[in-house]
Amino acid sequence: MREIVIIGVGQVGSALAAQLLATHQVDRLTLLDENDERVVGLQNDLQAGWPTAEIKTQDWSSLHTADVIITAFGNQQQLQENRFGELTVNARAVHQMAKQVREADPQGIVLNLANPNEALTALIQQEWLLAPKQVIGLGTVVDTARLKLAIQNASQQNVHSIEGYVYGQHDGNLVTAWSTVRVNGQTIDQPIYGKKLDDHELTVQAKLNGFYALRGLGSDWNAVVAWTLRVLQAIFTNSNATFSLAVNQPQFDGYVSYPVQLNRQGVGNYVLLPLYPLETEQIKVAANAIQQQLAAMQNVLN
Ligand SMILES: NC(=O)c1ccc[n+]([C@@H]2O[C@H](COP(=O)([O-])OP(=O)(O)OC[C@H]3O[C@@H](n4cnc5c(N)ncnc54)[C@H](O)[C@@H]3O)[C@@H](O)[C@H]2O)c1
Repeated sequence: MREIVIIGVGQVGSALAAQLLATHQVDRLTLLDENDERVVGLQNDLQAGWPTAEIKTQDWSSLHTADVIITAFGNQQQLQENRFGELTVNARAVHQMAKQVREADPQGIVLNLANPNEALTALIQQEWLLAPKQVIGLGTVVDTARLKLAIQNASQQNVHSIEGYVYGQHDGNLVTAWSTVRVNGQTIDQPIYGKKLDDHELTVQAKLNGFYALRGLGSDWNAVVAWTLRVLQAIFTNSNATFSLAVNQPQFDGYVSYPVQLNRQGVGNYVLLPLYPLETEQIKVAANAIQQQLAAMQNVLN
């Protein structure tokens, strides 16, 4: 039995719900949102598409038994106006739900998609009184995918032969750790079949991919949903696959995007790759910016 709760069924949450059903990745799905009509509307729409699916609505007690709780609440309008525009509204949402969540006593994993991703994931862990290992955010998973896509296009190599991670802060201080990047097992300071890649150009191309999605669609929800499905699969299959997620990383005194192995219990091993000293310093800068956002959110709640 794979039981999933989605809190916030706007563009991201509703697309995710449909994809979970379409790919048979959920056995019991609960939809929660402050907008009752939207939840009822989504349930009716999904149920017509998947008549045998078990879909519950507005049942907060489901948080106790859920294997994974996905947080996708927010306000897309405010995000479009400012990349950190949801800081106040999402901090209040986390606080507002805290009593109900604590009473439900979640036993599973919380996967946060909402923004600002790392800081909000930290706030969820604190406000909902959950273990750090239990609370993760999508972090720089999509940013890492964009980096690999740029390398794939520039090198004309298969994406599965490309390794590497973006660390740091989603939508903010991204740290592309070139020390971790390999194409067919070799570092990119070596030519790949005679072609030398330009790391600066690759960084720009990776960012442009996100820029075009936001400019054309106003959001990059398809990429988020696709990668959320892969993260969920790693959890449900206990695979220990590695993703650059928003996790509590004691080396950086709190939440930051960092590669970790994922399994049924949530965060498994941290993937401690030997980074260049400059990269470690850049991750510290990102962690500091995340801590400042967290402090700003805590101020809003005081
Ligand atoms: N991690 C990523 O890469 C990524 C990409 C796209 C969007 N996002 C984030 O995902 C979140 C959702 O985005 P979206 O486009 O679906 O937004 P949206 O505005 O379409 O939907 C947000 C939903 O959350 C609900 N909601 C708001 N406050 C709530 C509360 N207190 N309790 C219950 N429900 C509440 C709203 O009613 C709405 O249905 C945002 O924070 C957005 O920034 C993240």
